[in-house]
Amino acid sequence: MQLLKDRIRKDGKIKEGNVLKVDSFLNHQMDVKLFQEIGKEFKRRFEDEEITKILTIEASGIGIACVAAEVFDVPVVFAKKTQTKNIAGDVYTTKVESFTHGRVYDIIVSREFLGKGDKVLLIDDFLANGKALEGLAELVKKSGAELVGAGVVIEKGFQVGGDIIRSKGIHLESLAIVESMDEKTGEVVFRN
Ligand SMILES: O=P(O)(O)OC[C@H]1O[C@H](OP(=O)(O)OP(=O)(O)O)[C@H](O)[C@@H]1O
Ligand SMILES: O=c1[nH]c(=O)c2nc[nH]c2[nH]1
Repeated sequence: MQLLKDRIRKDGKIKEGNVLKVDSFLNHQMDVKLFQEIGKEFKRRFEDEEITKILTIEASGIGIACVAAEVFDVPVVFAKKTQTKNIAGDVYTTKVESFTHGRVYDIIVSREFLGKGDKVLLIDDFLANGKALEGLAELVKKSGAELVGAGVVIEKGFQVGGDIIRSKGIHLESLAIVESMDEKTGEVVFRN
């Protein structure tokens, strides 16, 4: 998606530890007009699929998933990283190691909002080591719903997540795949 690649080149900052900082438009301050274009692009890429629900994970996936959900005209559910009293008990749960927090979370989704008959599209802002998408796919499996595919805004292609998700046979669409990035020069190279 050229608009997105141009924006990453213009406003992205490369930090140590394989971190691409895009918090001026994607995952802290959010450019909702860009999100709308991203939502339409996901819709175009999953045009032939029947989707009844979008599933994401807090925190950074939520904004983008909400805008995409409006384009798909389906509800969005997010997996929570912290236990809360009001949904304790009837939940699907699995473990996810957070890329930026450096710790493992027991993520949870209420059984009320995911189950047999749902056709689920996973949406997230980043794909790095694949832990978040693997965790979400596991929740879908536990729920008996059907996993239709996964859409991510930025895949860091030099990390293992993309290969892991594709090797599981999951239909993965990444709107920008970063092949390499250089902390010293600030250069970002995209796949294709
Ligand atoms: O492919 P992975 O290695 O799982 O990396 C991708 C995940 O990392 C980030 O979440 P993180 O928990 O780091 O931060 P957040 O709370 O801001 O979403 C991002 O939002 C993705 O969910
Ligand atoms: O802002 C972010 N930049 C990244 O490089 C990244 N990888 C996973 N999650 C991420 N979030």
